[in-house]
Amino acid sequence: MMPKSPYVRLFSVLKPQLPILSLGVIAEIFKYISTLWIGLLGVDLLRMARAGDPASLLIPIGLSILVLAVLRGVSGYLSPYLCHVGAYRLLADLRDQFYRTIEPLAPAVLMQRRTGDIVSIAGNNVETLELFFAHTIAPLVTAIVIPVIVFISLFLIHPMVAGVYALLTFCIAFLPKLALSLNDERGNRLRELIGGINAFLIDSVQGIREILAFSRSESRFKQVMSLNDQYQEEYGIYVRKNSIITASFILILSGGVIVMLTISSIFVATGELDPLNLPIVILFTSAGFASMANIVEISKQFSLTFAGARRLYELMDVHPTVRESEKPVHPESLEPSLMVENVSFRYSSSEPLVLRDISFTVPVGKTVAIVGMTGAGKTTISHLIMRFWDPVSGRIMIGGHEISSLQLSLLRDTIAIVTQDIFLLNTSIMENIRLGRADATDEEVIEAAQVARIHSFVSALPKGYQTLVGERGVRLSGGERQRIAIARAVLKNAPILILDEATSALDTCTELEIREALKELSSGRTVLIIAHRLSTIKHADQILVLREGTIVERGNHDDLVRLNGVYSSLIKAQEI
Ligand SMILES: Nc1ncnc2c1ncn2[C@@H]1O[C@H](COP(=O)(O)OP(=O)(O)OP(=O)(O)O)[C@@H](O)[C@H]1O
Repeated sequence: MMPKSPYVRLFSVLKPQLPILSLGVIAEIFKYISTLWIGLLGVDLLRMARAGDPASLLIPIGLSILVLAVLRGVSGYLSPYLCHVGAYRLLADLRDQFYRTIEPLAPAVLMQRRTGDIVSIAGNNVETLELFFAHTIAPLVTAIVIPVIVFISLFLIHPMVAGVYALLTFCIAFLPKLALSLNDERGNRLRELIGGINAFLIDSVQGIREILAFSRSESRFKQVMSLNDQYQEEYGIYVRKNSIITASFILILSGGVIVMLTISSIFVATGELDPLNLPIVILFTSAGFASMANIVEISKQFSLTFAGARRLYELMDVHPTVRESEKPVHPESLEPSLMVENVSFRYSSSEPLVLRDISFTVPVGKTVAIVGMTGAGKTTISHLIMRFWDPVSGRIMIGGHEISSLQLSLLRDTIAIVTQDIFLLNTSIMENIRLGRADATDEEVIEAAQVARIHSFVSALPKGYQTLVGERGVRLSGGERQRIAIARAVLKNAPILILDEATSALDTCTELEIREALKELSSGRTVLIIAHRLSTIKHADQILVLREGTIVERGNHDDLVRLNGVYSSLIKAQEI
């Protein structure tokens, strides 16, 4: 099925806020109607004065004008208020929908996109839709309803006057379309450029250490200036084209009022029109044009707004590479045994296989280690077990169930993983460890920290467990971050444990301590260790040696040393 255009989709999300937005629209229309009404009452006063009617009628008409003026003020307040309340609720819904949709895309799809670009879509692009929800819907409906009322009223006064008004209205109605077609492509380009600038800036801030260390500040600065220049140039063209719309509108508007006045005056002169209808024609025509002025003004932003919506929906429409099973199995208990059977995998169809026909099992409570040269595919195996990606062929089973048939949450609850690339949230140490299990008490967090040998370090900090770790944990050393990650895994207490280079950032002394702790943690659990340091996996029940995506040797430490192959040469290399 063809995806719907962003315009249609923006209208379709309005539904939940339709009542409040409709009230906003009614208030906006009433504002115009009350203006017309006041004008009509004013003309009535003139007519009565001319006919010499009794002055007693002045009071009720004067009071009506007063009441209408107050109501006009109230509707002038209510219309933007209600539209903004509706708009901000819709933006909140949209953000919620956005995060829910992109969650299953992680990390397979999101890793291919720049963070700044995603931030720009979730932030700026969603925010610009406020213009559509709060400032477009009410003016759009008003710009249709009021000209129709004006046309009917003018038609009752004189059909020819109404005809000329309809012609002018038609020309004005064409302007929003012109605004969109003049800048449609440019809107996309501007959104892309701003996404690119955001991505570049975020990249520069995150990589500031490397940029300074390699004296790249000047060249990064030049790059950002060049992106900025491109943006300014495009924006200049965008503004120039929009000015054409403003100029056309002013031309039609001023010319239109003069034309209407001239035509009406001619009819007055020929006696076809009562002179008292002249102010009515001018009043109605001006109100009709004014009701369209907002939409013409806003239409200049349409290309940017719709480009934002297009980019938002483009990301939301990406099919997750890993999908939740439609009919997941719900085993009463899941035996923590792991089986990888003939698994092959590539990160994208244009890339070569990074894993070829991998098979191994990790029985309940046993430890299997994967070793191999860098880039051999060790971490990729852990990605597949966690279902961050799915294999191209072959299958992975836990407790006899294919992992694709299990609920993702069950699968991920069954496994605790400590990766080489540890991400700490910018919050306290306590909360970072608690990520392992949301309902853990402070005491349980501290116990986990003790097992991970981080407790004494944390306790010595002035704010202890409430110390903030900084963005991405920058205030902690690599080894400290790694121990926090281990504490998280301890707290999670999952039956399957994946340790991917889990002790790589530790000094030899701490590593020995941690190894003891991990041994304690591993007992009774099914463990998969991915390691560079062979000293950490000597005691594994089975060791798999991976080279270029294929298992080339398997056995325990002694078997592999005796084999005198790849493993034994790795051992020798590390002894040096
Ligand atoms: N997200 C990705 N997209 C494309 N290719 C990737 C991605 N992640 C890893 N690769 C490639 O897949 C191959 C295996 O990578 P993997 O990280 O599994 O190796 P590894 O054995 O764990 O290496 P190391 O010991 O250096 O961590 C490498 O060639 C790597 O470049």
